[in-house]
Formats: sequence, C-alpha cells, structure tokens
Amino acid sequence: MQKIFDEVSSLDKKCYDKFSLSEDLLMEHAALALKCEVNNKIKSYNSTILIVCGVGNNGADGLALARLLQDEYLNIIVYTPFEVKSKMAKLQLERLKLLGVNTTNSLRKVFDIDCVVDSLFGSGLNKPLKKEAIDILEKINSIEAYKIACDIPSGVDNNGEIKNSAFKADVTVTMGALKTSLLTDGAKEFTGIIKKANLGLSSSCYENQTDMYLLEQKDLKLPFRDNINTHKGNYGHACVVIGCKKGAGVIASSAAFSFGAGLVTAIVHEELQLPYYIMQSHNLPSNVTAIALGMGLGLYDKNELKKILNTNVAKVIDADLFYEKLLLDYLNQEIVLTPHPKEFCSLLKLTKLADIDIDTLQSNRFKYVKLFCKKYPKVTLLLKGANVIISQNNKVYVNCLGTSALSKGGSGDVLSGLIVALLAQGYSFLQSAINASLAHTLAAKNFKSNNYALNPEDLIEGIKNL
Ligand SMILES: NC(=O)C1=CN([C@@H]2O[C@H](COP(=O)(O)OP(=O)(O)OC[C@H]3O[C@@H](n4cnc5c(N)ncnc54)[C@H](O)[C@@H]3O)[C@@H](O)[C@H]2O)[C@@H](O)CC1
Ligand SMILES: Nc1ncnc2c1ncn2[C@@H]1O[C@H](COP(=O)(O)OP(=O)(O)O)[C@@H](O)[C@H]1O
Ligand SMILES: [K+]
Repeated sequence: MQKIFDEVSSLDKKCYDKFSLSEDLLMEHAALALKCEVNNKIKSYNSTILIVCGVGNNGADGLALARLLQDEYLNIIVYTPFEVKSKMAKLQLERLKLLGVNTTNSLRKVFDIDCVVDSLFGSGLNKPLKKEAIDILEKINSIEAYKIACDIPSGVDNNGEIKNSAFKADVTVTMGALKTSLLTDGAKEFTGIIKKANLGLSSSCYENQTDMYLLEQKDLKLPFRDNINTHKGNYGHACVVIGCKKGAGVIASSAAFSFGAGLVTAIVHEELQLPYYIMQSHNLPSNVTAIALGMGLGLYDKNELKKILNTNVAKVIDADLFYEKLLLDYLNQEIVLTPHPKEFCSLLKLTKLADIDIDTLQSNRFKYVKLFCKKYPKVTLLLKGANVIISQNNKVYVNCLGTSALSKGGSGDVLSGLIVALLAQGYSFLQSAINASLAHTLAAKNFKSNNYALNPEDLIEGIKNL
C-alpha cells in the first residue's frame, strides 16, 4: 500500500522547515528522477529528446532535466513556448544559458523524436487552457515517442479534472508523494504508469499521516486454506439471491464457489439450470453465513426482501437495491455496498446527501465517498469505476489495477460473488471488499486474449489462477 495525499505543498514545506532542504535541492531530485526515466527507456545516444517547459516550477523541473541530460543524447530540444515566470524557472534557464544551451519558443519539426517530456503545467494549473496551450498539447500528443509527464500530465488539474485537453503520457513521474488528482477515473486516461520520485529523503520522512492508500498487487491476500483437517462447513455458506435477470445471480454464485465458499446456494423462486455444484433453495438455509443481494433483482416482493435483509449475517448489496428506499433501514449496520456511479448517485439521493448527476459524481468521487462514509461509518463502500474506491469510516483505499477489459455486463456480478465468498468465510467487511477487488482487477489484468474479449467465465478462471 502507498500513501495518497490531496496536496503535497505542506510536505514540501516540511522538507524546508524540518529537514533544512531547499527548493533547489528538491527540484534537482525531481529532475534526476525524470533523467532516470529517460535513461531507462532511451538507450541510444543518437536519440532526440523533446522537453516542453512551462512558465512555473513544473517547467523549471524540465529545464533542470535539460541540464542533466547534456551530452547524453545527440539532440535535446528545450521548448519554452512562453516566457518563464517563476523564480526557479528563471534560475534554471539562467543555468542552461551559462552552459551555452539554446532553447526554442517554436516547434516546427515534430518527427524523429524518441522521447517527449511534458513539463508544461504541474500542480499550479488553475484555469482553463487557452487555445495556444491546447494546440501545444495536441501537437506533442501527436508525436509518436515515449511520453513522460513531469509530476502530473499537463492539463490535469489538482482535482484530477481535465482542463480542455491533457498530455497523454506513457508514464507520469510524480514528485514526492502520490496525489488524489492522479487517481481520478478521468486522469487514468492520461497518466500512464505512475511512478513516485524521491525528492531527497525517504517516503517515511517526506510523507505525513494519511487516511488514503493506494492498493498494490502485493496487498492481495487470497483465501488460501492453511488448515488441513477441514470440511466444507469451515468455509462458510454463501447465498446469492436470484432475481428477474437470473444470469447476474448465477455469475455471482459461480464466482463465490470459485473463491472458496464451502457451500453456495442460489435463492430462487423456481428451479433453474445452474452449475451442478450450486445448490438451489426457495428460502435461506439455516447455516447461511453471508448473502449477496441486488444483482439482477428486478421486481421483488418487499416482504421477502425485508426478511432477507433482516437475517443477521454479513451481506453484500449491489445493483437494483440502490434504488430501493428500504435499504436506508440497513445503512447503520456493517454491510458492503458495491454501486457503480449511477447507482451511487441514486444512493446519495435516497440518503438525502446529494442530488447530483453522474458527471458531477465522477468529477468529485473522493468527496462524495467521504461524505457518504462519514454519515454511515459502519458501511464498507466500494464505488466502481476505472479506479475503484473502497472506503469505511475515514479510511479510503484506491484500486487502480483494473482495465477496460472489465467494461462488460457481468463483471460487477463476479465482484459481488467474490465479496460474498470472503464474507462467508469470515473475513472482515473491509478485507473482503479489498481482496475481492484486487483479485477481480488482477485477473482482468492477467487476461492474455484481446482486451475486448473477457467474459465472466474468463474472469473467474483468472481468479482461480492468481
Ligand atoms: N514545491 C516544490 O518543492 C517542488 C515543486 N516541483 C514542481 O513544481 C510544480 C509546481 O510548480 P508551480 O506552482 O510553479 O506550478 P506550474 O509549474 O504548474 O505553473 C504555474 C504557472 O502557470 C500559470 N498557469 C496556471 N494555469 C494556467 C493555464 N491554464 N494557462 C496558462 N498558464 C497557467 C500560473 O499562472 C502560474 O504562473 C510541481 O508540479 C512540480 O513539478 C518539483 O520541482 C519538486 C519540488
Ligand atoms: N475501464 C475500466 N477500468 C477498470 N475497471 C473497470 C472498467 N470498466 C468497468 N470496470 C469494473 O467492472 C465492474 C463493472 O461492474 P458493473 O458496472 O456493476 O457491471 P455489471 O452490473 O454488469 O456486472 C466494476 O468492478 C468496475 O470497476
Ligand atoms: K506536466
């Protein structure tokens, strides 16, 4: 897990005040981290590196990089389209001039470039981009080269929103610490792989306490069976309520069985064709240990729903139930909720926390997740998306390992099945949500066929082989 921060200026300030590091020193480390990224990727001396430098300290990072790269590559183009403004940018430019390095304020030739470093705008981006800046971004985006964003892709603002246009990076070298702005669904289109640069002291000294964490592959704990003398009853009995759209519950049941639940029963109104290992019943069995409810539910008798929701076992709630008022009676207890953005908007409306559209939610995912979890601290909320946010009380975890291969009907049903399997086996609500989400996204990431082709069976197969 890595720590995430909403802003890092207070962390930079700590470097100056507590550890007596200077802005210049931090910037030199920022530039060194960029140099390392260029050197790792671009091996041939006969290469052309384009460094696009803006007016502020992001631009200054790029100018310092240009100095560090001198003599390492045949052709280094330092492109400064606007007159530099910040004190550090002026100093870095002065240093370059003293070395006899020329900069250019026009970019005509955009072919034969091997690497583009975007140091146009960083965390100081605070207004919409003008046409000139948009044109520059479009021009450098069109170059076929390895693309490195300095700190944050230019055009992505501090809230992770895109200001008209943005640099599309292969890798973002972010300075000092991970920021929420890099982890929005919108920013994911532009950041590429996110790497954290050390600014001259270890993460443990640079970073402060936080309640936000980025999940990593190594955080995944699979439900391995460590004991030997066991029987199916040791691994819980997961029940999945089958609604009108039966497929959803069937997918969830199969996923639950494959993720270790000792028994899985589909709660049905009529006998269905199901995999032979999934049991069927009209009622909840007495030894049920966890319930998954909501996926493909459609119209369902309210009294039956209440009876199921009143059963005192762990539950994961999905899909259609986020439009049901009666869910409000169950939000002051431990429960896992797995809405996608549209469903979360409905939940926010039902709970009278906000009446917003999906775009507003997507621009403020962290804000609304925090708002909801503050009001309902016992709920474990998993907000789906390109970057999944999992939150309980004041803790927030982000899973950015998912891929667009998951953008398919049925992916969410697999996820609910994985969560109910872990709940049934006795894992905590938060652990169940985190590990199910990690398994879900890693299985998609490992999928070897074309990324448009993933189906729920492939996903379940992948989870078996993690
Ligand atoms: N503070 C520190 O200690 C460190 C800062 N570093 C770098 O400093 C960057 C932040 O520097 P700044 O605060 O100077 O921010 P920027 O480099 O993003 O530049 C801000 C400048 O751009 C202008 N601007 C903002 N939005 C604009 C728009 N839409 N169109 C045209 N101009 C616009 C502002 O008026 C301001 O002059 C970070 O992203 C990082 O790259 C690194 O060197 C590491 C250390
Ligand atoms: N572009 C994407 N990148 C990462 N994960 C994605 C992407 N698109 C969808 N997902 C994931 O796929 C799942 C889709 O769930 P959902 O929308 O509920 O589908 P369904 O109800 O049809 O099963 C969620 O876990 C979501 O986070
Ligand atoms: K940038």
